[in-house]
This record gives sequence, C-alpha cells and structure tokens, in this order.
Amino acid sequence: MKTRGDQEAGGRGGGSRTRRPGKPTRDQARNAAFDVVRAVDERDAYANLLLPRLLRERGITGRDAALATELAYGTLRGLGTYDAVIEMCSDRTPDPDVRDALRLGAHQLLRMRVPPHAAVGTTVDLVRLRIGAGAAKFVNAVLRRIGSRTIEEWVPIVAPDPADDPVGHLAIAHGHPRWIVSAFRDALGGSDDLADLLDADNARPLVTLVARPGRSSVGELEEAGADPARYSPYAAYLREGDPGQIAAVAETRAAVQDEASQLVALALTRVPVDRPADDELWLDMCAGPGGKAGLLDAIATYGDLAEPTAGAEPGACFPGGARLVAADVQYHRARLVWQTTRDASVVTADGIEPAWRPGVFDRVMLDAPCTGLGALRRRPEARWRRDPSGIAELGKLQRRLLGTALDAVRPGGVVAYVTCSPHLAETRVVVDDVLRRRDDAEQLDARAFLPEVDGLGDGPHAQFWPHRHGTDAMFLALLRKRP
Ligand SMILES: C[S@@+](CC[C@H](N)C(=O)[O-])C[C@H]1O[C@@H](n2cnc3c(N)ncnc32)[C@H](O)[C@@H]1O
Repeated sequence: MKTRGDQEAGGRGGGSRTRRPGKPTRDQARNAAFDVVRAVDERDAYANLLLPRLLRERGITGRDAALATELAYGTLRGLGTYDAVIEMCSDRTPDPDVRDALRLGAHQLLRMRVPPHAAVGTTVDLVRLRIGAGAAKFVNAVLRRIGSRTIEEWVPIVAPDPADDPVGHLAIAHGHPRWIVSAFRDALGGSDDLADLLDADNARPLVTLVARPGRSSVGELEEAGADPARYSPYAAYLREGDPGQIAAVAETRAAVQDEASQLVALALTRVPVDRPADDELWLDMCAGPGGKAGLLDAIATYGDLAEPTAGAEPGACFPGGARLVAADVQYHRARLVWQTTRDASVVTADGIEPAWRPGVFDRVMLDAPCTGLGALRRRPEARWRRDPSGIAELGKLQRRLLGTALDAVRPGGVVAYVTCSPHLAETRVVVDDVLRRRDDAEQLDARAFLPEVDGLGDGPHAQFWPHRHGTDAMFLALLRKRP
C-alpha cells in the first residue's frame, strides 16, 4: 500500500505552498464543505450551525447547497472509517488540513456516486489552491489508492475481524466510536439490529414538527406542506422546505420537535393522578430550551385534544386546566422556555436546590442533562466529540435530580425521567439506583401509556430507537410516588 515515492510528494514536502483560507474556488460546494470540515476539526465548530451560514453568505443554493451538505455532513459522520483507510494508504501522518481534504475525497470515492476521476480531480484542485502544490501531489497519490477499492472491499482490510471483535468491526464499518457501539449494544440487550441502528444514525433525520394543541393543528401543518406523522397525534413530517417559513412555527404555535420528545411528554400527561385536572400543578424541572415545556404548556392549558388512541385507558386524554411551572438552572435557557411557552410560569432555578416546596406537584417532567447519544444523527460530528469520561459525573447529577423530582411530587403524583440517550448508565441504572434507596416510589410500565408505539423494549421503561421508530433514542421511565 505504501510506497517510498509518496514520501517526497507527501504532506508539506517542498514546492510552492500557499495557504489562503476561505479563498473561493469555482467549486463552491466543495470549498464550503472543506471550510466546514476544517472548522469542526480546528476550532470545534458545530457543522449544523456553520454550514447554513456559509451557504447563505456565499449565495450557494439548490443542487450546490445539497452537494455541500452531503459532502460536509457525510465526511464528518464517516471520519473513523475514512481515517482508517487513509492511514492504510499514506506513508506518513498528513497535516490536519491535508487530512481533512483526504477525508472529503474519501467520502466522495467510497460513499457518494461521484465518478472517481471527478472525486480525485476536484479534491486535488482544492488542495492545490487552498494548501499548496506539494500537498496536492500527495493527495492525488493517496486518493488514487483509496479509489482502487470500494468501501465493501476496504472494510475487511481496515476493520478487525467480526468474529474476533464484533464491536471493533462495527465501529469501523459504520463510522462510530467503539465505546458508543458498545453502549448501544448493551442498551439493545442482545437484539440483532445493532448494525441497523448504526446505519440509522448515519442517515439524516426527517424534520418533524409539533402542532401545539389549542394553538395549531396537524391540519394547519399539512396545508403548509407537511405529512401527518406515524405515532404522535401532534406531529407532522416536513420532507422539504424551511420550517421557519411556516406561519405556525414562526409564531411559536408549532415548532420543530422530534416525535419521541412529543410522546414522552404526552405519556406523562396520560397517567391518572386522582385529582381534578384544573387543580393540577405540573413542573418541568430541566426545561431549557423548552421543547417539551412548549407541548406540556399547551396540553396543561387546553388539554390533550387528539382523538383517543386505540388501546388507551378510557379518560386518558388530559382535559386541560392545569398550571405548569418550567425551570432551568441557566438563565439564558430559561429565557428560551419563556419565549416558547405562553401560560407557564418560568423560573431560573436549580433542580437540586429546589425553589419550590416538596410534595406540591402532580406531574414532574425531568428531562435530565445527558450525553445526548440518542441524537447523534442530528449533529454529524457529535459522536467524535463525546467521550465516556463524563458519564460518571452526569450520573451523579441525574441521580440527585431524580431524587429531588420525586421529592417535588405529592403522594400519588408521577415523575417522568427522560434522557436523550439510551446509555444504560444514564437510564435504567439511574432509575434502579434511586428506587433502591427509597421506598416511597414505584416504577409504572411506561409502555402502557404509549399504546400506539410498539418495539419499546421489555419494560417497564420505554426506549425509542432511530432504526425502529424513526425518532431519537429517547428513554422514558414513569415513577409514581406511593400514596
Ligand atoms: C436535556 S436538556 C432539557 C431539554 C428540554 N426539556 C427540551 O425538551 O427542550 C437539560 C436541561 O437541564 C438543564 N439543567 C442542568 N442542570 C440542571 C439543574 N441542576 N437544575 C435545573 N436544570 C438543569 C440544562 O441547562 C438543560 O437546559
């Protein structure tokens, strides 16, 4: 694979080298994608924030914008796989900017339908202009080697043998860090769809909208071009177009919200709590930026206006008239909640040093701070930024917050413990630990409050999955304070 001749052509070696970051090339899409990949690598930029800005500023639209997006996001998702192939095809460690260009070229060669001569030629042109002639020669040589095989041929060469190391193999084959593959395998609990999950994580999620009841309707979103969703009675899928252009979204009567986020909030409102609805007091304890609070606020006020779902308990639709308090420890996030909700009382408050008296709430939503491993498909680079070292610290915070959430509900009241992560150390282990230490709470079968959704696991909690439900991998446990 590696030849000595490449050594001279490689990396920084000699030749005229000009570095002109941001200098436009005629290939605007590749230029923008390169800038995004560089910014993510060099200064921890967020691709999903930077790319739309670059496209706007440079007037890149239509097919070019779609190409830039696929190039940047696909390259970032597949970094682990591409780096393994690049290493096999290079005789030296490329400088960071050269490596980013190689990653971009590798993505085109291995996962896009770009003809090989175009993938190599355009990447070499970009490197010549942006980095230098010596680097361009090196990139040309490495990309030609990469293009000599398909991704299916490369994987068995660069990945561990699946028989010896199935997790290591999947990590390289599906572009995920090994520790995340291992955490997903544990959370799936022996089912054989781990590769499907990793594939789903590599696909761009559908834009899902929520029509907040009493303020908007799925019908209104359908008129704006969305399709009714699979599970949530308040959700609609927007297959194309900018959600910000929809009047209901612009007026915060509707919003972009993953379907599982809607369903976990809805499940909390469906648990009977044996108190007149208009006496009920609800708390969203970690509410920022306000997605779930926006839906809870509307249901608390107007009620669950959807047709009762087949299999739902009679009277399971909340009739409305309750009050919601929404809290977040960060002032700027509490402000976002205030902008999203209409009737809720919003406070900046620390859930572990409660600003409220114990035992006053009927329903508490605890959407706990977590690793966010369940939403990796939303941020292409996120999987490479996370590391497992924070999980123990987060676990301590999650346990304390769940303890104070249980303290906050009155006997007979209910707590929804939610994470946007399927990692067992953030989900079942936290719930089991907290319940083991106290005898005033019990776990309900959360699946019973989501009769419209199957495949949520063995219970009593409910675990959503991107490959099964098309949602984020959201976890829900429902805990009742014993009367
Ligand atoms: C997963 S996010 C919540 C997302 C939100 N429920 C939604 O649907 O938009 C977790 C939130 O918890 C907040 N948080 C972290 N520690 C907290 C604490 N001790 N008390 C209250 N909020 C906290 C964070 O600021 C963050 O906004």
